[in-house]
Amino acid sequence: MAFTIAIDGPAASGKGTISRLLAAEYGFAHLDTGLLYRAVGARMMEGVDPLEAAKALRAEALDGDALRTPEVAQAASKVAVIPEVRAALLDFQRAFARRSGGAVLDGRDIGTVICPEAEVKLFVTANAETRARRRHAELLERGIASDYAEVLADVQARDRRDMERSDAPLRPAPDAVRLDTTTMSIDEALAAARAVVDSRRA
Ligand SMILES: Nc1ncnc2c1ncn2[C@@H]1O[C@H](COP(=O)(O)OP(=O)(O)O)[C@@H](O)[C@H]1O
Ligand SMILES: Nc1ccn([C@@H]2O[C@H](COP(=O)(O)OP(=O)(O)O)[C@@H](O)[C@H]2O)c(=O)n1
Repeated sequence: MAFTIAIDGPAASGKGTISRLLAAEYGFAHLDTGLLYRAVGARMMEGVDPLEAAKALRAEALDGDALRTPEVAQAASKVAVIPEVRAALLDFQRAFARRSGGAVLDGRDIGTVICPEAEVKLFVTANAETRARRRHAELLERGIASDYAEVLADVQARDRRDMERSDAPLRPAPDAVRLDTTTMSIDEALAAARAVVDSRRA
C-alpha cells in the first residue's frame, strides 16, 4: 500500500536528515529530490543544456557526495526556476511517491506539487543563521573548504530564488505540519516528526 511522507523546507533545515531517519524507522524508500536538481545543475556547469540534462537524467546513478557542493547547490537552484526542467522531473518523482511499501521524499514542492495527496506533510524550518552554521560544519567535516559568511549568503540567495520563482515556489502546503528545528537536536526533531507520522498511521 502507498503511504507518502512529504518533507519540504529551506536549505539545510534538516529535512534530509529527518527523511533518512524516518525512512529507516518505517522501512520506507527515500528520495532526496534535491539531488535531481543538483545533477541537472552539475550538467549545466559542464555546458549541457539543462532541459536536455533533465530529460536524460538517470536518478538511480546519482553520486550524492559529488553533488553536495556549494557550487552545485547554486546551479541547482538556477535550473530549478525553469518550468520545463521541473516538468521533465515530475513523473519520476510522482511514481516514486506512490510506490507500494511507503516513501519519504524531501525537497521544496513535495507537499504542494509532487504529492498533494501525501498522508503526511512536514515543513521543516530553522533560522538562516542556524542553518548556515550546520551546513558550514557539515562541509568542514567532509573536508570541503568553507567560510561561514559565504555559506550564509549562499543559503539566503537560494531561499530567495526558491521562494520567489513562479513555478512550484517553496512554501508550506496548507495542510503541512511545521517543524522549527532551530533549538532542537536531531533526536528531538526526529521524535517530533515520528509523532506526526504515528498520528496519521494510527
Ligand atoms: N536538529 C538538528 N540539530 C543539529 N544539526 C542538525 C539538525 N538537523 C540536521 N542537522 C545537521 O545539519 C546539516 C544539514 O542537514 P540536512 O538534513 O542535510 O539539511 P537539508 O536536507 O534540509 O539540506 C547536516 O550536517 C545535519 O547533520
Ligand atoms: N523538490 C525540489 C528540490 C530541490 N530543488 C532545488 O534544488 C536546490 C538544491 O536542493 P537540496 O535539497 O539538495 O539543497 P539543500 O536543502 O540540501 O541545501 C534547491 O535550492 C532548489 O532550488 C527544488 O527546486 N525542488
